[in-house]
Amino acid sequence: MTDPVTLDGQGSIGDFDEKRAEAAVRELLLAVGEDPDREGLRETPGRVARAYKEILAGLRQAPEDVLTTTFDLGHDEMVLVKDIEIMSLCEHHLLPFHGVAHVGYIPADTGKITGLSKLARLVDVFARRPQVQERLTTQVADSLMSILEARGAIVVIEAEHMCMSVRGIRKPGAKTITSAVRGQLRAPATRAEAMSLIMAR
Ligand SMILES: Nc1nc2c(ncn2[C@@H]2O[C@H](COP(=O)(O)OP(=O)(O)OP(=O)(O)O)[C@@H](O)[C@H]2O)c(=O)[nH]1
Ligand SMILES: [Zn+2]
Repeated sequence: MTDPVTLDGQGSIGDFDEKRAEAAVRELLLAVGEDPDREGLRETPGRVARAYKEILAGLRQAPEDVLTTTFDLGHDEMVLVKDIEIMSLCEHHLLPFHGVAHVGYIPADTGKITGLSKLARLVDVFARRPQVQERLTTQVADSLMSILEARGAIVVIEAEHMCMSVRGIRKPGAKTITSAVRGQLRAPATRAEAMSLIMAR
């Protein structure tokens, strides 16, 4: 058993129970009137269980485990990685939402900087959980502030929710944009600079 990760406001969690997930998918197939033993569906519960294990892998990862590599570059101005593709699972319908995240921070006075790929890894840790877009956005910003001791952070996420496209209101193409801005990036001029870099195509 892996060490349970304590999730902010989401309790703590143990191992992924593949057998249980498989049984649940089989039950769902029965509930919709399908025959889980017919040729095409026989392997489906196992496949779906493995797919969820992968899509929800962030439940067993902690942000401090990915923001590990730090360099002392003495760079004390904004670092921004934009257009990081994200795929997450809306916790209301367990349907995907996908889009891009833009992540920026102003390093600590000490010039403590992380690897650029680690910013994308951080987004993934939180995206690969049952989520709402607002919480995903704030968790990334708050991690940059607490783990990197950043002086400022900005996270903007633009995403399309399948629960709004393929069912219910059925509005494909509608984008939801959320932002979280912390510390020195809240100052109007710095915030405006970050937003213009994010919006530039
Ligand atoms: N704020 C927020 N809402 C979300 C997110 N993902 C899905 N939702 C919304 O969650 C709401 C759930 O509303 P309910 O009325 O309980 O569920 P529902 O009957 O399936 O709602 P409809 O989608 O309107 O048919 C819906 O309005 C969804 O659009 C998210 O990331 N953030
Ligand atoms: Zn939803």
